[in-house]
Amino acid sequence: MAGEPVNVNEFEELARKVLPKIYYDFFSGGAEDQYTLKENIEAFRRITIRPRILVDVSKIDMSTIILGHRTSAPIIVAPTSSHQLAHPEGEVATARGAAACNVIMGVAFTSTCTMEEVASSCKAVRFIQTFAFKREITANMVQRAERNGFRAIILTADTPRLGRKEADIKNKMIAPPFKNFEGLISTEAVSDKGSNVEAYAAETLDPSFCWKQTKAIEAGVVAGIIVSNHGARQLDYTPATISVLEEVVHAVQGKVPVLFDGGIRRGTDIFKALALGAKAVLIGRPVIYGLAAKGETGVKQVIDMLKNELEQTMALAGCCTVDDITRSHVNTETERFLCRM
Ligand SMILES: Cc1cc2nc3c(=O)[nH]c(=O)nc-3n(C[C@H](O)[C@H](O)[C@H](O)COP(=O)(O)O)c2cc1C
Ligand SMILES: CCCCC(=O)C(=O)O
Repeated sequence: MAGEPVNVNEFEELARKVLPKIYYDFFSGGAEDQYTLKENIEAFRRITIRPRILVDVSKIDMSTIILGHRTSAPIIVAPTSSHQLAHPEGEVATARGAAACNVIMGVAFTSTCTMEEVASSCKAVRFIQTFAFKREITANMVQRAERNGFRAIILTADTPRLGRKEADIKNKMIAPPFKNFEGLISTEAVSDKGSNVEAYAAETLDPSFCWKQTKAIEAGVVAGIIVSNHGARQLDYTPATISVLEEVVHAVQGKVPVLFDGGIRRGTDIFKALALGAKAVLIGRPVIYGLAAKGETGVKQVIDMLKNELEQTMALAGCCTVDDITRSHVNTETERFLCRM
């Protein structure tokens, strides 16, 4: 690739060049056969856009309100772990990039900077992501989230144990110190066979956590739902997230906003997810690639690229606001050749 990257995929190329192979494999990889990893991307390609033309698109407004927070675009940085493996400034740089773009920053509890460091370094609206950890870890996380101004807790529900990423096993991937666990567990989790990221997970997760233990929905503590397959890193052969979004949106019946992630690489992808009912999308790997390539500046560039592409898509499709993007602006695979009377 010559010159500056012009799209998010070119940032992946840059990241691949600068990162040690073991870390690039960790960030880019998916579980087992990586069927779902490919599908998360491919399924977007099978959806087409039905533009409206001769619409006054002289002003495009991408802003939206997510859980009460106004943001510049329906984009959230997905919580992903281990940012210092991509760049020495880690999640602090990512959060600053998000703040510069006025989008929400999702922080993984398995971050390499602490929640406190991220909170004190930027003004981004921050959500903290947790797994079903053992109880003392969760209690500690909730207290620190309140103290440090995190505005929501994202509970990742698909991880009673960690998915098998075979590249990590082969590479004997070593997890970085996850500083949020300091004082809570031994941060030196080790395994002599394969990836020690799995050893870490096994030490901290509570695999017995299930519906019996939570009445969260009845109690009204679920403010939103994220349709996600964890970037295809957990159970392989689950469907592409974009192919199940609409089904979830129908089931939720507008009771809470439905957010979406998995495979967003273009503004057109964001447009398609919104048309199928998502309130906003989360972006995982592209942000990490931006961080790896250029630190905070790279994160900002990646988010700006996606925003610019969304703006362009909205203009060419005849949508001035995100609320103007409707179900009838896309054709899914099954609809492509149907005649709508
Ligand atoms: C390297 C990497 C680490 C991740 N770490 C976490 C994590 O710690 N917690 C979590 O809930 N999801 C994690 N995810 C999943 C992301 O939140 C998100 O669902 C996924 O990256 C979206 O797909 P995309 O990468 O195609 O945008 C991780 C994803 C990647 C790629
Ligand atoms: C113990 C770290 C978990 C990170 C994670 O969720 C992932 O790599 O997908």
